Amino acid sequence: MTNNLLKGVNLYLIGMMGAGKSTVGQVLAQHLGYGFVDIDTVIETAGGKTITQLFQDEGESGFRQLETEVLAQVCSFTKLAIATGGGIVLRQQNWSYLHHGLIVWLDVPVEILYARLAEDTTRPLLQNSDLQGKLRSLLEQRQHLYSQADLRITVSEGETPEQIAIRVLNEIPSVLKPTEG
Ligand SMILES: Nc1ncnc2c1ncn2[C@@H]1O[C@H](COP(=O)(O)OP(=O)(O)O)[C@@H](O)[C@H]1O
Ligand SMILES: O=C(O)C1=C[C@@H](OP(=O)(O)O)[C@@H](O)[C@H](O)C1
Repeated sequence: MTNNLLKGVNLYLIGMMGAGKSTVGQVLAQHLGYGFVDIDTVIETAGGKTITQLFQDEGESGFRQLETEVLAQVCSFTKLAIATGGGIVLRQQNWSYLHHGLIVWLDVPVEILYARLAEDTTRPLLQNSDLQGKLRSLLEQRQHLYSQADLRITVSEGETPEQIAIRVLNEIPSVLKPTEG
């Protein structure tokens, strides 16, 4: 039903690191018969380096440039669920690409993010002794940007990726833009 209404329009998942953009994005793609793209994975493949190495070698600004370039390319395709990186919202230019599709914010409380990311070593911005404080300050800086999404899904403790994906699918019809309906 929802995939008929969507007419191939891409779904862009935004939100903090650890929010489940990649995990839920894959479930959404399966339900919709869409392809799935993880922008971080494309950046790593294109750059031939891990995100951590890219941050080390090119700095955050070099990474952000690659992120914008990959987003611009991904936008030219349709029928995709796209997991973005948590910082995609920082560049104004990226919003013009994101708005080609429907933007879904997975809004996850810091306590849940912390539990998921406590052992993580793959996210350079989180290699900090005060992980919870870092997550809080990033969310504070970015919340007003995430809230520009078309759809906000507030995730509760214990909700499975499948349950979250179903909630996204159920809410999509209420936010489809008139030209897409
Ligand atoms: N609904 C969920 N419940 C429990 N664990 C989850 C859920 N969604 C994601 N995770 C776990 O949290 C971690 C981060 O998820 P991921 O999809 O990589 O987040 P993101 O792409 O937003 O950074 C992974 O270990 C993943 O298995
Ligand atoms: O929030 C951020 O600035 C970042 C999030 C990461 O992606 P995930 O949100 O998939 O972890 C990755 O792009 C990079 O480490 C920077």
